[in-house]
Amino acid sequence: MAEKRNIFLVGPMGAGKSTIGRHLADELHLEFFDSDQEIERRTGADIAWIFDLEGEDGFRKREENVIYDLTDKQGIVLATGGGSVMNKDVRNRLSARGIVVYLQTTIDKQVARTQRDKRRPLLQHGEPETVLRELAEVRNPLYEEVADYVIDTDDQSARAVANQIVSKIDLF
Ligand SMILES: Nc1ncnc2c1ncn2[C@@H]1O[C@H](COP(=O)(O)OP(=O)(O)O)[C@@H](O)[C@H]1O
Ligand SMILES: O=C(O)C1=C[C@@H](OP(=O)(O)O)[C@@H](O)[C@H](O)C1
Ligand SMILES: [Mg+2]
Repeated sequence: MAEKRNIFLVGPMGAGKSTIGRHLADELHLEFFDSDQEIERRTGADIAWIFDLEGEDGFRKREENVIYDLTDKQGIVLATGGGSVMNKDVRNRLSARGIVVYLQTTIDKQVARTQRDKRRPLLQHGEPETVLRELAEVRNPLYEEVADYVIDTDDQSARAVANQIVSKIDLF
């Protein structure tokens, strides 16, 4: 029986990974997972609380464990958190276990799409635009390194992006 392929979404906060991932899973009749949601399900605590109590390092350890577990599955769409690619083992794991799609979007859109949602600890201190630019400097090369496909999400709806991914990727 041929292994059912996985699709992993990477990209910055506000690129649409969690939203587009769910649409994509529906379109392809695959199971959807979101690493943040899985961490919260397993811990019974929200991301902000984990950052507060265990620091970013504690969060990253949980994120790595969850991604390792979820990427053992077959036939899933996984929306990762924006910082997951900073871990080389995670990048290698994603590359080995599925198709990686980098959802690319401008800083302006990242700011606009995250400003109402206060659940991202890294954006609660300092100017979000400045923080997102600094993160992009470090992370964009890592998104590009791990990506099999790069999709721009600036000027199309989440559903339209999901449809574009379906039409573009070679799943089998
Ligand atoms: N292509 C898009 N166009 C407009 N808004 C979007 C798009 N993709 C996602 N959004 C909105 O942006 C916000 C952040 O999306 P989310 O999926 O949480 O991004 P991420 O998981 O990459 O941080 C949500 O309110 C979502 O509805
Ligand atoms: O970029 C980051 O370091 C983070 C992104 C978030 O996920 P989204 O990219 O889905 O917002 C979440 O994992 C946490 O707040 C840290
Ligand atoms: Mg998300």
